[in-house]
Amino acid sequence: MDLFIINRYNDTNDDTHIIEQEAKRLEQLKQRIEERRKAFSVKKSSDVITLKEEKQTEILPDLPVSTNDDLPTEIPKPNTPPKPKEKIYAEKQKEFKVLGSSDFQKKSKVQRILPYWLSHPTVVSRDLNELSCPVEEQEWLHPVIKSTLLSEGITKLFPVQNQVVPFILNEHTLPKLFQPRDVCISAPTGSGKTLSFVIPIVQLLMKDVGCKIRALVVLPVQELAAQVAKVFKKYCNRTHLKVALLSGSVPFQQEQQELVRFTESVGWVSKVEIIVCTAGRLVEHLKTTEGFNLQHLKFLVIDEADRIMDNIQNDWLYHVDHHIKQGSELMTGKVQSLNWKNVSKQKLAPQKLLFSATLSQDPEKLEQWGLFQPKLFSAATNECFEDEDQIRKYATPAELKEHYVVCEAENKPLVLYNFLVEQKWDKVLCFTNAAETTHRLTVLLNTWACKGLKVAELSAALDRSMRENVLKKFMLSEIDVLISTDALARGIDIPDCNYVISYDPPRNIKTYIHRVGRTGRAGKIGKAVTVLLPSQISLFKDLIKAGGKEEIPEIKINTDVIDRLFESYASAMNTTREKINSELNLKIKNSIEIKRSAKSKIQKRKK
Ligand SMILES: Nc1ncnc2c1ncn2[C@@H]1O[C@H](COP(=O)(O)OP(=O)(O)OP(=O)(O)O)[C@@H](O)[C@H]1O
Repeated sequence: MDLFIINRYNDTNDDTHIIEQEAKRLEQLKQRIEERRKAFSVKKSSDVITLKEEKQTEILPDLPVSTNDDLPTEIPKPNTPPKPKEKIYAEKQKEFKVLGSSDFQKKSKVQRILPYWLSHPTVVSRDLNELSCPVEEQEWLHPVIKSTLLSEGITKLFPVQNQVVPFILNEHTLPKLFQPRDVCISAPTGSGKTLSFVIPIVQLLMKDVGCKIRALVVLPVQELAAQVAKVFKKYCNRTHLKVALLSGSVPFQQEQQELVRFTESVGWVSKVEIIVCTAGRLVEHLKTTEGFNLQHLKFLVIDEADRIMDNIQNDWLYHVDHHIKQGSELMTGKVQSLNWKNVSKQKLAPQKLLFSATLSQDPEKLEQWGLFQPKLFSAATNECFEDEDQIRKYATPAELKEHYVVCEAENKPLVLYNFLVEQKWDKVLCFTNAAETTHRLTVLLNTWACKGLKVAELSAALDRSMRENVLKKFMLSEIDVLISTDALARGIDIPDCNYVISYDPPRNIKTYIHRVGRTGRAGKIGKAVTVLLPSQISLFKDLIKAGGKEEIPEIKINTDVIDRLFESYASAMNTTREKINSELNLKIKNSIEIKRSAKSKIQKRKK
């Protein structure tokens, strides 16, 4: 601070006093500069000595001279060897870190440690042919359930059912106060996951009296919801339990009428015990249907949980949670005193049951479900979990044979034709990546194969009733080949679908697993083929590897086959083009007419 002079006004101030003071300061500064210069030159000479001793050869170019007044103004002599680069860096690094320095070491990789329940699942066998669990002999199965199973032709339980059903039943034998553990099931496609939640739910709810909603099953799409509701209805047939389907397949008011009724004495009462729904429709009912009450929910089932998790529609989980907690002391803020009576009155949260063939075993993703002491059943073996990458790997049915075939883009229809017509593959489900491709391919095959082959299409371009109709026909074998987008890739159970062809390769491993899983179901043999362009081979192999699968064999197509089919293909292609063009023209005509009539209506109204 003594470098600064503060001039204050006072009567006694005169110029001579100020000049004296300034001279004194200048003297002091000069003295300090001299001291520093001496200290600096001493340090320099000692550095030169050490340098000589170490016989350093590398020298730095001349250091720039500081012009700062505080530093010595003397320039180092040119013959004085400057400090070595490393030494300067080392000195500087003591003061601060130099970014980009080679001394920075890579951080050691953080080892992923899975929670115990994820790293130690109960392993479920994939073998559906050597079954050891006859329905008749299972004492834990209710006679009504047994007889329904037998009437459906199910004499032995599949491994996933054999393990999951008793576990769920057992969790509900605990005293009322104990919350049952939540369950996650990751088992291959077609391994019977649906019955592994339908059986315990129906059996446990059979004992309950009073009609209240006790089980809620959420699915990602309408078709799947309809399929699961059908299974529930079958198994509830000989019980007092009733099932409602809320998926938008019937008008909203009709769903409301099937769901609740109003009574003078008690008010709103539920008409059903089990609800099977899509997430979007569920939220609509939670918001608008009077008397829709989930306060007594015992089971919350999320089928195809990974798909639902990836696309949480309308924040449905939050709405369900909020609805269930309504009226509980957490929401009202009235916390009662802790005693046996109050504790035993406490409502338990519903048991969550999560199912999928590609259930993510990533703890961060599973976190959002808020699972209570979860238990995992998985078809992946225990050793797999020691490998950290195994977290993404999935199992496919043992009876499924997978292949791929490589051809140029223009030859893809020819390869398909060869499989369908020449090799006579029947009951084929063929996947494309776009509704437009689905339509073109259907028109082409119907033109080309004439009456030899019945080909139909299914995509979002069709309305719901048309989609239902096509699917029904395919199930009844009235259609030989169904060309579809990924709308049909998940969960749909088509008995006796013998072949799956991916005309366009799947975009990710999960889609691949679900597509190929439409065949080779319930222990039956199935064959899946993916058609690839030469440029897609390596990407496809990476995708397969990422899914934990070994390399799959290639089917070679003889070039003679392509040459032989080319002529008929060319003429079929011309007809297809004409048909599609005329369809397009018709569509344009229709839309113009609709617009015109709408305009004239508006003009009439204005007049
Ligand atoms: N124990 C059994 N014995 C014989 N068939 C069975 C048995 N359990 C289920 N099935 C049949 O197996 C087929 C596939 O079952 P399900 O649809 O439940 O499979 P999934 O595991 O849910 O498949 P995805 O993952 O594709 O949805 C169904 O047709 C079903 O009727």
